[in-house]
Amino acid sequence: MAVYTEVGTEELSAFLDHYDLGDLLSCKGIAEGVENTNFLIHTTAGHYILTLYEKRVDPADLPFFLALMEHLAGRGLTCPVPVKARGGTALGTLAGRPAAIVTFLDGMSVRQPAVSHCAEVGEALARLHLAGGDFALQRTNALSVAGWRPLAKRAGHRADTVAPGLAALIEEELGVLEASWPGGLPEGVIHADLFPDNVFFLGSRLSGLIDFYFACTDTLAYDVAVCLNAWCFEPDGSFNVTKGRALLQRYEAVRPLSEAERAALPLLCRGAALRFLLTRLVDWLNVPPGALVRPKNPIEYLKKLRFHRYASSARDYGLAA
Ligand SMILES: Nc1ncnc2c1ncn2[C@@H]1O[C@H](COP(=O)(O)OP(=O)(O)OP(=O)(O)O)[C@@H](O)[C@H]1O
Ligand SMILES: N[C@@H](CCO)C(=O)O
Repeated sequence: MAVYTEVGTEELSAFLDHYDLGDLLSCKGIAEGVENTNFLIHTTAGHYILTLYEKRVDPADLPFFLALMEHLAGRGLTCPVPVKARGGTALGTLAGRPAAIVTFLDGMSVRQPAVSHCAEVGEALARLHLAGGDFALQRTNALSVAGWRPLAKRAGHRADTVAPGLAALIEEELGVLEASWPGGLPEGVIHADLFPDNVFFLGSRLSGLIDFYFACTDTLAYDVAVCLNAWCFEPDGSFNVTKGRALLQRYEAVRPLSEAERAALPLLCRGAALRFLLTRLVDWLNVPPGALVRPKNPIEYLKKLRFHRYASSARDYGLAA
């Protein structure tokens, strides 16, 4: 469930009066997603997604996210486009929350990505990186290496209740990654959360990318590392090098990686795995009483992290020498 804030029909109709979207025909809460409240709204003008931004999103970041979607769509990327109210702004307030309406994208996410899906996502990620090249706004990645120790502190020794020895392993990883986190690699706009649930397909072709609410300015190859983690492991925890190769080859067909980016890939993957292990761990250990949202399993990322600890070069991810 991800309807944290209920909205009455009258309140919604009054909100829609600020837009050129015709009359409201229906509004349904969307169960998927854990961060924000999402509704599918149907008006006489078509279908749209209404998002009410919940407490984990800093309202100061919303202009970045909304302008980014508009920018990327303007560069030909299929992503939601914020709809502007008659006053010219896309960001409004509804039920006491910051709120925006974006265009509806056709398609469905895949639960078990095949090699062909990994290839499609590699290409789309590279296109996103190129399209973001001239985006004027900046946003620091709060969940990069400097943000991981504070998360580890929040988990503390309770990490060991999830897996014996986990607190020590995290401490060791933090030491390695803080000392050797790659700097000086090409930077730009990254999605930072391009997981299978944020990518839509129509048949076998990728039809759109959603959920830009972790997007930020950071190392482009780190985004590749996030995708290798999210798309190329099997349910048993093993890395599927055929999927990795497909993702990387199609990425490189659009944006070739430099030697330095290739060399950094194992460390970037290790950092990305730690990032999702830590955020999942903190959520897992802090489920509010009565919460309806089930936290995601941190152990999945512990297994992935173990793989990256033994990876020695980009070849382990499927890149040719
Ligand atoms: N533009 C869109 N077009 C069609 N469906 C959408 C769109 N945006 C969101 N959705 C639907 O709403 C669901 C939740 O969206 P989203 O992933 O942005 O939510 P969230 O709360 O930020 O979730 P999380 O960060 O956990 O992925 C999606 O899985 C999708 O079904
Ligand atoms: N993609 C994240 C959730 C936040 O969007 C995860 O799977 O841990």
